[in-house]
Amino acid sequence: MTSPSNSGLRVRGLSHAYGAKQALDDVSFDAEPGRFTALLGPNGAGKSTLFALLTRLFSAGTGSISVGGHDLNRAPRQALACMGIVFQQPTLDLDLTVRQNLAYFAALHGLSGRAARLRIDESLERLAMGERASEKVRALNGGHRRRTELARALVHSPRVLLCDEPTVGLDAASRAAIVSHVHALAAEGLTVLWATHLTDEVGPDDHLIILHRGRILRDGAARDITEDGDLSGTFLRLTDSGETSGIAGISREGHA
Ligand SMILES: Nc1ncnc2c1ncn2[C@@H]1O[C@H](COP(=O)(O)OP(=O)(O)OP(=O)(O)O)[C@@H](O)[C@H]1O
Repeated sequence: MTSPSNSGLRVRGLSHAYGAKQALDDVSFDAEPGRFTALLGPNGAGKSTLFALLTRLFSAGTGSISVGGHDLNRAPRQALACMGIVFQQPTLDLDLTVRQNLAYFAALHGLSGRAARLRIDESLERLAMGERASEKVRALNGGHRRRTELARALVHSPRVLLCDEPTVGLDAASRAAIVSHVHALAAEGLTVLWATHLTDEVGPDDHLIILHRGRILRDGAARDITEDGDLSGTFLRLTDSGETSGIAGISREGHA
């Protein structure tokens, strides 16, 4: 059984080094159901390393990760089944239709027949992609391709959606549409962890984690972290100054 308090994503004491390079240093945070959690960090902050650990591409040397109440090390199959993932690099098959891309993924998750069709339709509708189900991915613009990947990530009804900078390379309108869709998914109860280096993708009501040089500088409500109503300025000040500690004194949600 999973209690509501641990049904999202829980990370404790996570570290990772590439040789002598410490990419993540004792990272702990929670991402909760029904909330859009933005993981904001400049290039090299450690976002992709964190995602590689969350998705088990790398195994964690130290620390623990729990997804939907399942420990990623002890119960990897259950933990991974709770996750939907959109990686930074697109992974769609361009010569298949939107629906075929989702159907293939549904089959990998053991869904077939009517159940698969229903889940595919529902996932596409949630991303306003239902009308494009029969189009080849190659014919879609960048924004619609990313929406297809998001729909695909939802096809097995995950509890936790991980997105690693999914708006990179998109124009402003496509970015805004995707950010808005994913906020709506969070509002429906999904746990969302959204990595980005763009402050305009973070809303004042979002949960915000600022990562820099492998360490968490801030963790709390975006509106509480933002100084003078200017998140972009706050982010620049924090990361330009090279602050790597000093969480005390500002909003930080407690960890068990
Ligand atoms: N394979 C590797 N070998 C050595 N160092 C690495 C390797 N991969 C990443 N790093 C270093 O680890 C740190 C974290 O990198 P990571 O890619 O996780 O950051 P990021 O926040 O995802 O950055 P970006 O936004 O540029 O993708 C950086 O200093 C990077 O140079």
